[in-house]
Amino acid sequence: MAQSSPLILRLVAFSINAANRAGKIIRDVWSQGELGIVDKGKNDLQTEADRSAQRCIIASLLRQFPNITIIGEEGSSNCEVPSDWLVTESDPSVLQLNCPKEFESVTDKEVVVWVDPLDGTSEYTQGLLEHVTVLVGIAVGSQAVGGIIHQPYYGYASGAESLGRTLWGIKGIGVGGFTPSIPPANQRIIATTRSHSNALAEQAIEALKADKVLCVGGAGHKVLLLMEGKAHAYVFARDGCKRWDTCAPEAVLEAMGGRLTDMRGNQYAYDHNTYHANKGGVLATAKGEDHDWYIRNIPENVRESLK
Ligand SMILES: Nc1ncnc2c1ncn2[C@@H]1O[C@H](COP(=O)(O)O)[C@@H](OP(=O)(O)O)[C@H]1O
Ligand SMILES: [Mg+2]
Ligand SMILES: [Mg+2]
Ligand SMILES: [Mg+2]
Repeated sequence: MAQSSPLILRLVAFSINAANRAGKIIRDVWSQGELGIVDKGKNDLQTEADRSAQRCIIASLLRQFPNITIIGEEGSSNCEVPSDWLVTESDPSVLQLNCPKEFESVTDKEVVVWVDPLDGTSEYTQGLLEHVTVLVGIAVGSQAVGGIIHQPYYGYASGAESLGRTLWGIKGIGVGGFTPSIPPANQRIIATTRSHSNALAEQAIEALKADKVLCVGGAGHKVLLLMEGKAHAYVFARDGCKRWDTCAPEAVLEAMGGRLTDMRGNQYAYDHNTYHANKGGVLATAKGEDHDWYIRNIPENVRESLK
C-alpha cells in the first residue's frame, strides 16, 4: 500500500476491497443455504453472513490499521479468520486522488470506522437480495467523511453474470463507482422502511404527500436510490437506526451534494464517544432537494417525539 497517501485515502481505498470481500462471503452464505438466523432483540435479525462479513472486515482493517477505532454492528468479533478472508490490497485509483487540505494530516487517533457488515438483514433472510449492502463509514472527529457502499447482489434481478458493485464517496473529493443522477423535478418519491415501521413513521410519510412511496430494505439501499435519481428523500421518523447504518451513506450522499440528518435537521456525531442509536430518526435528501422543506412538513408532534 502506498504509505505516502494520506490516511483517509488509504482507509477508503482499503475498505473498498474489504467490503468487496465481505460481499462475497454474504453470497457464499446465501448459496450454502444455512443462514443461522438469530433475533438480537425484537425484529432485529442477525445471520451467519452478518457475523462472518463483520469478522472479515474488522480483521482485515485491524491488520493494516492497528491503531484506529472500529465499531461494528455485530459487537466484538473473533479476529482469527480464514486466511482467504484477509484482505491485503487496496483500490489503487483512490490512493491516487488529491486529498482535501483539511484531511491531509488526519491521524489514527482521530478516526472511527463504523462497520455495518450487512445492511438489510431482514430483506436478506427473505431473499430480497438487491436490498442488501455492506457499509463502511469513516469518521474524522465527529464528522462522517468517507464512505463505502458495496451492493453484493447488484445485477441479480437482471441475471448479470458478474454480481456486485461498490460506490464510494469522500467529502471534498466526490464519489465513484456509479453514475450519479438527480431525481425528476415536479414529483416527490419517498423511500422508507419495509420492515421497521410504526405509527410515528407512518404519520410522517402521510404528511409529506408523496406521489409515490417506495418501501424498501436497508439504509444503504435507500440512500443509493437518492443518488441514482430514483427517489427524492429517505424518511424514517422513528428510532431504530444506528450510527453504522448512517455513517457511510451520509458520507457518500453528502460528497455528492445531498444531506442526511435527524428529523430536526441536526447531523449525527460519529466520534468514538457518541451514542450508537439514531434516536432522532433519519431524513436524507437527494442533491438539489430542499431538505428544510421536509423538516418543516414533518408534523411537530413527530419531531418532538424524536429528540
Ligand atoms: N426498530 C429497529 N430495530 C432494529 N434495527 C432497526 C430498527 N429500525 C431500523 N433498524 C435497522 O436500520 C437499518 C435500516 O432499516 P430498514 O431496512 O427497516 O429501513 C437496518 O439495518 P440492519 O439490516 O443492518 O440491521 C435495520 O435493521
Ligand atoms: Mg442488524
Ligand atoms: Mg444496517
Ligand atoms: Mg447490519
